[in-house]
Parts: sequence; structure tokens; C-alpha cells
Amino acid sequence: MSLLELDDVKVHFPVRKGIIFDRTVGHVYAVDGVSLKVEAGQTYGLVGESGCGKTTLGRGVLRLVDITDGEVVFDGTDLAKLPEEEMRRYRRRLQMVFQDPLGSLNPRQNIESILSEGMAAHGIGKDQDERREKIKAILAKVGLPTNALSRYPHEFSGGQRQRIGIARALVLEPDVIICDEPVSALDVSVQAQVINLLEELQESLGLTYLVIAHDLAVVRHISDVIGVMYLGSLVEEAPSDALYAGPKHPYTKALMSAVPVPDPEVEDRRERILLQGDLPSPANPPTGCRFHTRCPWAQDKCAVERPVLTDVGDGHKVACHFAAEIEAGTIGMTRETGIEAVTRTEEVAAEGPDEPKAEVPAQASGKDASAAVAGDADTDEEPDGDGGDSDAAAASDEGTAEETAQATASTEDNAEAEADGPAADGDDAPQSDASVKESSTTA
Ligand SMILES: Nc1ncnc2c1ncn2[C@@H]1O[C@H](COP(=O)(O)OP(=O)(O)OP(=O)(O)O)[C@@H](O)[C@H]1O
Repeated sequence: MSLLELDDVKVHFPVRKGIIFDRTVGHVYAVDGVSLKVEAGQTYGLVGESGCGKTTLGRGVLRLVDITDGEVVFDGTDLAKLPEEEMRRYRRRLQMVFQDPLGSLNPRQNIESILSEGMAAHGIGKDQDERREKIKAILAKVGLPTNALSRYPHEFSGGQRQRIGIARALVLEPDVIICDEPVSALDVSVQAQVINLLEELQESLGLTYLVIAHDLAVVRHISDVIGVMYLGSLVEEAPSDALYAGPKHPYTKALMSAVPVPDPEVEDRRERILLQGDLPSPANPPTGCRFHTRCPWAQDKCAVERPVLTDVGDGHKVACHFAAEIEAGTIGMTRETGIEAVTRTEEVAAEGPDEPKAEVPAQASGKDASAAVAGDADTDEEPDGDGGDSDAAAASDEGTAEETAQATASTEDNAEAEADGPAADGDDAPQSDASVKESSTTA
């Protein structure tokens, strides 16, 4: 049995109308029948464009939103049916890391207070001294200096704040961490560092991850299995390599065709499938296959019959009536205009070839490290505050675990100097337009 198994999970939000005579006039079918398995010690990557229900599914697993129907079986227990009192015990074992580290950290609490809060609530550590020692050990593990304990969230850079978010989850000794867009708010070069940290922690602590992202490139780097979600349900699922080698669902093909080749020197001559129209409203989803209103290959049957996610071999599952025909080229496109040949050189020329590109750290840990930097990076990563973000501190987002440990030491050494130092310039500095453009993956 898998550590975490979702069976036909549905999360429907009622749409209400009226102030005096409040009534339900419909539902938002945010998650509408998702089944998936996350194996112990592995990473399941969940991708799909904004609004497809990824976050709601993650929150449903933790029962942060009510599950309308289905099972969420964690370690043999169906969480969906647990009384709230019992669910509290399981919450420690299933933790969440959020997209916006600053928004999820109370600005008025110092790091010790933020991290010890959950520990005290779950009875971890017999007193504050014991909790502090544990927090110090975890801070070192995530590459933050011990003096971070007495500092406040605004004193850290974006990458460091995400490390704090990860530390907050780790102090509770979880089995599963749900990472919701863990790097999408971070500067492009810091993204790879945080992804690498997550991988290192997984290896050393045996963690199991459900990683939610709109960016296929980020998920590819870290995932064993990837599920592609569209309008509340999975349209494709496969081992990471198989999905990249041969996406079978038209939606996945479109997503994949939008992932830029990370090396601007390499000409990208793939055809880019441009999806027409916006994501339909989950309050009023299309009949039949939910993707048929945008699918370049849609046939009459697709508007009527909803395809089931079916294993087509080696654990590669697809929910498309015509996946085999599309692959064999025996049916043609019904929306011819939805495709465009784009070459890498055109894109680079448009941005200006002389712009420096983001530095890609060399430390691949197994999977393609460069892929991890090919994500959205529209956030200015220049640290705020005037004291906490030193060069040394920024360096902790630049290197590997070993380098991070060194950076930690040097940060402590430089703590005094940092106090009134200028904003860091390392990898937390804003990126050039060119690097941002290169990273702009549309999901
Ligand atoms: N509490 C809620 N009440 C009503 N509708 C909701 C609620 N939470 C989410 N939704 C709707 O459910 C749908 C799925 O939202 P969700 O945030 O899960 O998508 P997502 O894929 O994670 O997108 P994003 O990456 O933008 O967060 C959206 O249409 C959203 O507006």
C-alpha cells in the first residue's frame, strides 16, 4: 500500500446567493474525482495551469477544506472521515510548505517563536530549551545560521524565508510534505537551490513529497511521478521521464511545448501548441471531456463522453478518447490555427542577445538541474529590510549543501557586519529581463 492514496476525491464549493434568503445556486467543481498514489520516500508532482484545482487538492488532503467525496488514505487511515479531534494528530505528520513564504510567516514573531509554536502545540520537546536545540539543528539542516532564531521574517531574503517555511514543517517531524508552488515566488536562480535542498532533505530524512506547481520544468526536476491536472481532474499521469519522453494527452503536449529549452545556444525547433481560449469556469465545466473546448484534436465524441484515466502501459495513464490515434497520426487537428512553429533563436533575438542569462548552478543531484531554473520568476528577489540580507547570507542560497554549511558559518562570523549592511547582491538580486524571459514557462 502507498503511503498516501487518494481515491476519487472531490472538493466542491457551494456558490451562494442572497443576503437574507441565503441559498446555494451551484457549485465550483474545484476538484472533481482525483485518484492518485504517492509512494513513501518519493515525490509526486502535480501540475496544471492556475485555477485547475491543485491547491484545493493539497488543502483537501490536509482537511484544510472539506472533502465533498472520496478517500484520502494516509498510512492506512482514511483522513476524509476522521473526526477533527483525531485529524489533529495526523496534521503533524502531513505538513504544508506554502508558495509565499513571507505571507505565511507572522511578521511579529521571531523565527524561534514561529518554529516552536507548532512544536508546543504538538507536544514536541519537554520545554522551550529542548525545542530551541531542535530548532537550531533544523536551521542548520536547511542552511540557515543559528542567529536566525532571534530575527524576524522581513530580515531574510525570499530564498531564506522559504528555508524557514521548510524548517517550520521539518520541526514537526512529518512523513509527508505538501509543497504548494514552493519556488514560484522566488528568483529564478534561487529556485534551483530550494529544489535541491528539498531533494537533499528527502534523501536524508526519508520524506515523501506532493509537489504542486504550474511549472512543468520545476516539477520535472524533483518528481518520480507526475500528474497533469485540468479543470479538477487528472488528464495524464506517468513516471517523470516517460511523461517528458512522450506526453500523450493533448493538454500535456501543449504544456510541454511551452517549456523552453534551457540553453539559449540550442535552437528549439519544436512546434508550439498554443491553446485557444481560457480555462473554462469550474462552476460550469464543459460536458464530456473537459478539455474538448480547447483541444486541437477534439472530435464529436469528446463533447459527449467523459474519458477515464486509463493505463496504456508501464504506469502511463491518460484520459483521452483519441490518444492512440493522435500518437499514430491517424486523426487530424480540428483546430489548425492552434499550432505555431517557434525557434529558440527568435525568442532570444527579441529579448536582446547580449542580456546576461541566469546562472545555472552546476550541482545536479540526479535529475536535470537546469530544468529547475526554467520557471516563472516575476518576483523581485531583492531582499527587503536593511540588515538581514548580507552577501554571506545570500550565499546560502547559492551553493550546495556543503557550500551552504560554509555560508552558514560565514554568516555567523559576519553577523555584526550584516547588521547595517546593504542589500545582498548574490542570487537574490533582481534578474535581467533576458533571464526572466528565458524562465517564463506557461502552464
Ligand atoms: N474557498 C473557495 N470557494 C469557492 N471557490 C474556490 C475556493 N477555493 C478555490 N476556489 C476555486 O476553485 C478553483 C480551483 O482553485 P485552486 O486554487 O485550487 O487552483 P490552482 O490550480 O491551485 O490555481 P492557483 O495556482 O492559481 O492557486 C478556482 O476556480 C478557484 O477560484
